[in-house]
Amino acid sequence: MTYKVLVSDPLADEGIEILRGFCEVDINTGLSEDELIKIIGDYDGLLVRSGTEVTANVIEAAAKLKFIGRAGAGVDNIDTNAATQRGIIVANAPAGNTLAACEHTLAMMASLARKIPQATASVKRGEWKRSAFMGVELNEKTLGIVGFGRIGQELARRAIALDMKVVAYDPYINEERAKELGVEVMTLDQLFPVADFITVHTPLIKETKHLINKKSIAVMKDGVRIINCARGGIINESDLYDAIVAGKVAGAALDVYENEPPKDSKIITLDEVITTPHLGASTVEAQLNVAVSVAKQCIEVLKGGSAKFVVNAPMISPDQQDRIDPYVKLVRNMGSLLIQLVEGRIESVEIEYGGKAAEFGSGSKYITRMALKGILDPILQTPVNIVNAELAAKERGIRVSEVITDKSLGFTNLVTISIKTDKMSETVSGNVSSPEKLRIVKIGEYMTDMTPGGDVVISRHHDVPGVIGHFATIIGKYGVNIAGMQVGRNQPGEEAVMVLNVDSEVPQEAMDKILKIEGVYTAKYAHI
Ligand SMILES: NC(=O)c1ccc[n+]([C@@H]2O[C@H](COP(=O)([O-])OP(=O)(O)OC[C@H]3O[C@@H](n4cnc5c(N)ncnc54)[C@H](O)[C@@H]3O)[C@@H](O)[C@H]2O)c1
Ligand SMILES: O=C(O)[C@H](O)COP(=O)(O)O
Repeated sequence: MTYKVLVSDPLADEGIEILRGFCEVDINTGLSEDELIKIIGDYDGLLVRSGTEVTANVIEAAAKLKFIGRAGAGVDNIDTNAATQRGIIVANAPAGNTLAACEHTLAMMASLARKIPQATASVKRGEWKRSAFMGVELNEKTLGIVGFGRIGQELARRAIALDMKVVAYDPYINEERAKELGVEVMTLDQLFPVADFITVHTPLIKETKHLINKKSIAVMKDGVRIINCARGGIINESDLYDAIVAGKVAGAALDVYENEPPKDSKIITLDEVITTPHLGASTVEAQLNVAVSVAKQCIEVLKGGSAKFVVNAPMISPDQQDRIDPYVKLVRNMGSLLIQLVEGRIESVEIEYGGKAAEFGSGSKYITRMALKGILDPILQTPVNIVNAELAAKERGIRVSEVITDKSLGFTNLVTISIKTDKMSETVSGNVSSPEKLRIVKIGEYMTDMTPGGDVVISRHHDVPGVIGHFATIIGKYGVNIAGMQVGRNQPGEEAVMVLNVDSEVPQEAMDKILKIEGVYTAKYAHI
């Protein structure tokens, strides 16, 4: 099968070459939403930067789309919720442009301090106004970094090397890391009044929208300088404009804007404001990094695998991936078996991790989603995957819970999936004794040793002579060969569970006859 990928923003050649080694690639940049909607239905993958708005309408029209790759960090131009709903993997290249954005911020800070862009323009106009461009030094000034992630931290190291004092605010800050770097951690209320330069490095989210506004500017130092190389919208441009005009803020350096391009924005008209057209990531090195990263991730996903930096699914490391792969296979099959055993509307799914399986940490979220895939795939129209599994369950009112326990019935690890419907409950437990040896070890109350795959009949019956013989006779009459049989019971003469591995599908007519055998309470054929 030949896959088709659309590249709708400028991407470095190295990434395109990698893609072309695997699939057809069309490069079509500068498309409007309507133009994109018209063509997106043909594509399996879409690679963008910040120039393409991947809206819910685009995603709705993208019938074949499996992957959206962002050659960069911010995914605010992609409707990730709409993508999640459709099971489309969205991935970015978060670290590929960190240094580029950090160095751009430094360049903007120095230019702002020394009015380099204004002075350049003046000289080019034929002027020689040395006193008009008096600057300030960075040395011993306090830099306030809001958002101490990848870029914020790289910037801190460099600013400290310039003998600046660095203070930072981030609600999720790694205090240890900040201390190592020599950065003082502060609240926003503490940071605003002490910083000579304030630079923002957060994503644009509800909590950071207009984080710098009239109120916050009011408590800042007089003559503060403000830099935004993160996202337009973190700063309220109109409030910043007023504060510069009023002389409260000495100047601002902006790489990003509330609207891009900022055609009608009055802020860019001010002499005190220096600007670049969203160039933070625009270095040869960064563009190569991000293009290669998303191209490789796209290929992995189209091959049926996962991507390294998925933004709409739980992240797991490559090491963890190897460890959890056998469990993923086991729980998918257990889920598939369970959904064939139960009747009624599913109310809840509980997944219990016991013994060594309790040590997966964040990996359990991944396994849980794959169990949900096993359960939901057979009953839903839209394919369920690592991205939309939890949402698909939630949309159907299914409560999903994870339980971590040290109990494992004597197995080194044990994963138990329990489904409750409005009619019944059923539970299946499985164990991985080696990556190749996956077993279902318990069904309901009964121990078993079943390979989770193939065709199987599972019954609950009264443990009296004749029932199993009768059962086997019916199956034989329909030409179905029995490959293996196990019976589990707690007490002789009471209820027993039988797992019958068969070599082919058992016709419904045979199952109806089996259900009429005296002493058979339930009998289900399942293909896993
Ligand atoms: N101008 C450009 O071309 C360019 C290039 C690269 C990245 N960026 C943007 O820069 C920003 C930072 O990128 P990064 O790679 O450092 O991201 P990151 O995820 O490594 O760091 C973001 C940090 O913001 C913090 N944060 C979240 N909510 C916050 C809040 N309410 N207040 C303060 N901090 C908060 C997070 O805890 C995190 O540490 C992003 O918006 C990204 O899109 C812009
Ligand atoms: O979030 C990012 O990675 C930057 O904003 C870069 O955007 P760009 O890839 O459009 O230059």
